[in-house]
Amino acid sequence: LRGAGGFGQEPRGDTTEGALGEAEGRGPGQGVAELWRGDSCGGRGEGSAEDGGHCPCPRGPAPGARAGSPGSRGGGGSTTPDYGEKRLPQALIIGVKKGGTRALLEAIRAHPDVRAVGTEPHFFDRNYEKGLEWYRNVMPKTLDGQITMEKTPSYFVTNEAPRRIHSMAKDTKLIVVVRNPVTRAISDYTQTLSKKPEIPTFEVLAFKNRTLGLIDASWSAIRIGIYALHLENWLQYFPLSQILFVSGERLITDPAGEMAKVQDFLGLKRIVTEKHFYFNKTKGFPCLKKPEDSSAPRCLGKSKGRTHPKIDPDVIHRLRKFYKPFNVMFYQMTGQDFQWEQEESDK
Ligand SMILES: Nc1ncnc2c1ncn2[C@@H]1O[C@H](COP(=O)(O)OS(=O)(=O)O)[C@@H](OP(=O)(O)O)[C@H]1O
Repeated sequence: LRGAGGFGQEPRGDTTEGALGEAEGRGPGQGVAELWRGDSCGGRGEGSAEDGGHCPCPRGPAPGARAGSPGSRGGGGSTTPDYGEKRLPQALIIGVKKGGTRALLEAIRAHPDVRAVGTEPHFFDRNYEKGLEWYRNVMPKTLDGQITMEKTPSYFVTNEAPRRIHSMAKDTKLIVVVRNPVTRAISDYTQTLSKKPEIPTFEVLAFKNRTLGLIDASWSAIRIGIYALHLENWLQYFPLSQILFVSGERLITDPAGEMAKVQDFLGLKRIVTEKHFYFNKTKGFPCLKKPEDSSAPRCLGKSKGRTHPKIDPDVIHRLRKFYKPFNVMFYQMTGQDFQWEQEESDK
């Protein structure tokens, strides 16, 4: 597979969400809590446009939570309790960019036995030289039995990430949210376009030579979607059984179903179920219902679920053809058929 592309390292620019490295100067650990408790909590039910996440409202203890007892949230969701200890993560959402990683993280952190960093730490790609103690400090405090998590979607395409994560803890559980690579590429482009409206069209960027139909696989929007290529790198370090592949499509159509798999994989009781979700017609996506404490329902922010530009159907067709062999290889490697070939439209 290496020979199929020979692609280089993922460029640093064009990131996903506000990263922890970009919120420096706040002191270790503080940045996360601050960002998470930003002042966008006016009951709008959404985070700010670019925070990528939910409204960072602090939450009180959930009814029935056994405060202080092992395995309980004991103080609730996103706030940082002043007890417990900071631990390195036991599970990571490593990708893929624009796959639905924020939706997954927000859903899993509704589980009382999961605590997660709100912002992307980018430790295994950009901040590795800061060391494991820096990384540990970024984490929320947990009680015994609680799982610490973070999500940084660029890990999946970072050559060094598997080795680095393996050297932190070889039993780290890895979660990858995958989405039809054609739609993912358009979503990625849409995000860049929202920040740099002057960039060329998707159709222009997608080709090295459009007349010859030569796809530009060095463009990160396209390269990230060659999942089989990246997965090969991870399988050098981790057995397949340690990696869970979540369908980004089903995370939207059946969030509770996907969350059942995630909880099983993490060895958690199935606590996040249908009851936690409702479909918000205005947003056009599932949102988290009013949590059991006093905070409001939460949809993801405006940077999630953007309207994609209309792409020339011929370009879509060519991209589908380009990805097909890689998708098939990915299905074979994972033993899962994500059925991207069967989709009629791309959004
Ligand atoms: N519940 C819910 N609400 C809103 N959006 C949802 C949800 N579930 C999945 N998605 C899809 O998530 C896409 C963004 O993916 P990521 O969160 O991985 O993006 S990022 O890489 O962190 O920037 C985002 O992509 P776009 O629609 O292209 O904006 C969504 O389609």
